[in-house]
Amino acid sequence: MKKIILLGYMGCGKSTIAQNLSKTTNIPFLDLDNCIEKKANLYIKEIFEKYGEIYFRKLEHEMFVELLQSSENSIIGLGGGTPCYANNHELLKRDDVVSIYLKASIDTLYNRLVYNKSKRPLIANMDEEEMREFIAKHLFDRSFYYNHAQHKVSVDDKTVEETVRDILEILA
Ligand SMILES: Nc1ncnc2c1ncn2[C@@H]1O[C@H](COP(=O)(O)OP(=O)(O)O)[C@@H](O)[C@H]1O
Ligand SMILES: O=C(O)C1=C[C@@H](OP(=O)(O)O)[C@@H](O)[C@H](O)C1
Ligand SMILES: [Mg+2]
Repeated sequence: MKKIILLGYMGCGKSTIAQNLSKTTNIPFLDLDNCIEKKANLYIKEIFEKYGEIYFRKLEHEMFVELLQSSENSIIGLGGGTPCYANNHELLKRDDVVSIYLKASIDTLYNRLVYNKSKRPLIANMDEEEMREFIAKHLFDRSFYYNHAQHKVSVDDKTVEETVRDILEILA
């Protein structure tokens, strides 16, 4: 059974696109962050505040491995940092996985995140200028890991429906 894995930087649309792709395909959808929140009974922000990022990365790795172990077909939306820790990027190459990098430009990410940062502890307290600078550097550092995906879809200037269509072409 195949897992369809969506990855990419915060705000590229992993959670939104995974949910919409699920509606179109009738394949169940799981958001890695939601699964972690349910298991820990805490919001991501609270896990960062109470236990720190390193502990979050441990939970994230364990949950990613757990989701991959199930025999069900599923669409999995990762967190933005998932491929960049604990050698998770190596799991993107597995035969039972279709991994897709939703690639967005700095401008797209900035425009989507500037009003949607409060639940994202890495950027929640940044002012606008600081955030733009951070996204640019961080995206550059993380691209190495994102580029381990089997497929890449550019999401700039596309509607949700257009991105879903591009993914369906990959899956066809
Ligand atoms: N074309 C689009 N595709 C995906 N998300 C979009 C699009 N246009 C606007 N958005 C918004 O951008 C945000 C993307 O956030 P989210 O899906 O949580 O991304 P991620 O899970 O990658 O961090 C959402 O608020 C969504 O409504
Ligand atoms: O990029 C990251 O390191 C993170 C991205 C978040 O997920 P989204 O990419 O869905 O916002 C969430 O996992 C956590 O706040 C850390
Ligand atoms: Mg998400």
